[in-house]
Amino acid sequence: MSEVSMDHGKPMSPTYYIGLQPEMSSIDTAIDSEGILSSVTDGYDVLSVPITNPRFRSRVSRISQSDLSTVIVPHVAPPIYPEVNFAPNTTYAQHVFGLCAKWIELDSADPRIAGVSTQVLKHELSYASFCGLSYVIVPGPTRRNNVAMYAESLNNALAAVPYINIIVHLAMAESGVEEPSSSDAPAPVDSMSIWDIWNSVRTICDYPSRLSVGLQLPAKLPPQSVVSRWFAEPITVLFISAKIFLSNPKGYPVLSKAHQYLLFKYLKIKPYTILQDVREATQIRTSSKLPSKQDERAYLIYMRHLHTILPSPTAVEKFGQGYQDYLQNPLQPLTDNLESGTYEVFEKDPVKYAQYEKAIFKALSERDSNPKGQPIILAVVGAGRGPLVACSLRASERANVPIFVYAVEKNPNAYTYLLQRKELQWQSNVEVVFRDMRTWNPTHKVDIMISELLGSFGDNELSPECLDGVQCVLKSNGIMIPQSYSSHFIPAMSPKIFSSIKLQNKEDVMNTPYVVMLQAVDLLAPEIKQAWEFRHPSPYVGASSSWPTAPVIGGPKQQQRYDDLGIDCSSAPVLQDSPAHISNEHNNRHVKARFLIENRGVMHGFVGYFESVLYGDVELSTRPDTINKKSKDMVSWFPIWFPISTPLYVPDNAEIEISIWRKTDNRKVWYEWSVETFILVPGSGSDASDSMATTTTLHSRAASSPTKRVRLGSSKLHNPGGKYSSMLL
Ligand SMILES: C[S@@+](CC[C@H](N)C(=O)[O-])C[C@H]1O[C@@H](n2cnc3c(N)ncnc32)[C@H](O)[C@@H]1O
Repeated sequence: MSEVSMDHGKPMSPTYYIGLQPEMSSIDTAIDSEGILSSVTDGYDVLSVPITNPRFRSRVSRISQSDLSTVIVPHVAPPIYPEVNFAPNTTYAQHVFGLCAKWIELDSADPRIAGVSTQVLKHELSYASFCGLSYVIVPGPTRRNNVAMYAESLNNALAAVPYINIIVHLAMAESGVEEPSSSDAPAPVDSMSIWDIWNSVRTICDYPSRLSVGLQLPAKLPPQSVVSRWFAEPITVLFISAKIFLSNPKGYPVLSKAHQYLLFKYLKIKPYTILQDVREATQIRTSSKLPSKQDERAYLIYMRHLHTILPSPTAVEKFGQGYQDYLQNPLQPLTDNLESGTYEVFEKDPVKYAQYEKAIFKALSERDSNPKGQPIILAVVGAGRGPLVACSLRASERANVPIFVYAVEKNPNAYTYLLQRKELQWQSNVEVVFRDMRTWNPTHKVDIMISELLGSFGDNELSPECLDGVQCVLKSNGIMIPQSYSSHFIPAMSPKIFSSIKLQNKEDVMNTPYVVMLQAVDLLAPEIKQAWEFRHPSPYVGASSSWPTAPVIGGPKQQQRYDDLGIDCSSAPVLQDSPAHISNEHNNRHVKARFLIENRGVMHGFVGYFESVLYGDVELSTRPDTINKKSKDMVSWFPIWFPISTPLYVPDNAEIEISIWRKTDNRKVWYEWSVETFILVPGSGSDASDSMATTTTLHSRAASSPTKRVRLGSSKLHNPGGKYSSMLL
């Protein structure tokens, strides 16, 4: 079952905005609207302008020294209007990002300096808001130990000025030495430390939707793990100093390949970049104190050029345009009847059907023909609008093997459409059956049974139960396509998905998995792990000769629905509930998997994928690490997100243990999950908090010495008893 259901409009072509942050020296006199507009017409889309000018700084410091209270008490503070860099003008407000004064110290250990700084910030935000600006860029915290103070100050200012958004200007990572060269060398760079500070600010502040990051692109890029961490955060703008550009053989400024790659990735998700230090870099590059405007424009021209050579979006990106991080409830195609438009979306995925056709072709080619040249009997169970019937007929023609196809569908509208297709296209090669597959009793047993009942987590749309119910009509040597499917998972961080789920403000929002095309997400572990697998035909289902003793869950009730619709469904017996029919225990599953976490982060949930063996070596995968090998460009399924209600912070060298259960009570199927976190501490001896858990870590650094596994925290058990579940009846 394809999970992606969307109403597809034409994707809008992205627009990119390049801004300029002029050097301070060039704007120590007030910028008028003409000045701003001329920059914009010079080719820039945005200008980032300091809100106040240096005279304001002198005045604040003069007042601070003489009588701080005049600044601290807002209504006594001097009006700052005469010392701002621009006047209100609605024409250019949308082109200006306000820059907050660089000299304020919101995180100062001196409460008086911190207090004055907060006042200045409030004045600036308030004036920017008055002028109609949407964003103000605020310098990030400088003291690791005073982050709470900094965050409180931002919170205070955001509360005081209601409509403005703050962009916190941050470096991507500490700069410095990568690794210690000797024991007395400086401590190695902690590449996650700045993200860690930001994480605290974001967590402490009460206005997540009005707070984002302005990230400084460094000359030397940090490790990939740091870059992907930032991409899970709300970045509004990337600052690029012209000083990090290289010169090409003709002397024009260019970015290194690594920077280009990062920028391509960034521009796929965010449109804003702001160039800084353009004049200074141009002076150095041209060895001229007074470079021409044309020389300065070389950086802008290069950036525009990069936009024209952006790699084209992948099939999945094109398909999911506009649906990034958008939460959808998983479809329930057994309980609900899908709309034609939903089927149409699935049918747009050429890869899935090509793989099915390949698998059917292979199965037909390898199958001995039936005695007396009888056609091979195929059944497409859950036929929808018939694309797999069409695949089967094409495969039969290519393999030169005659077939007869049953198309079984329980959705009355899809059934009607299947009848039309039979009449117009398929004729006598196909018999269309309106029935729940679990109660179907065909005239002929089936050689090859084909289904597509898969959800984003493989079994989450009840494929195991549906196929168990129809397995009895398969010949004892029959083939089922798919032959198997498995579920896979990995812990992940996504402040964005966490707050979107929370914002729904409904009961049980954290007990439900969501289908979502992931974008602002960082996978926390280096490896995705398999949870479990289902194989078909199932060894747990009664032998095919003993039909109808196979477990048939919900058959009679489903049949009743058809009777209510006044539809005569073949002459199959309506099965009676009996203990032999209702046990579904063999489809319960449980797994506990341990994930090694090298770089600290915050776990907000885990991501689920699936893989499926259709037949032989023909497979499907949604796992990012195997999709290209198994079913490149397949778009039918977005991943599934299992949330946790309280984010769990995990330090470096930690472990996350996820327990997940697939449960059934014979009426419904559901998942329950919980998470535990541990820190690995080098040293021997057992650990009081988890005496069973002393282990030897996989971490390279501590590989030889035993480590204590100290429990850090755990989540609650999510969805106990299956409040959120899929009905079998
Ligand atoms: C998306 S689908 C796949 C449809 C089609 N095979 C395709 O690839 O587009 C699953 C289909 O199975 C049908 N289905 C689900 N459970 C069923 C059951 N127990 N008996 C009959 N049809 C079922 C649903 O109505 C839906 O049409």
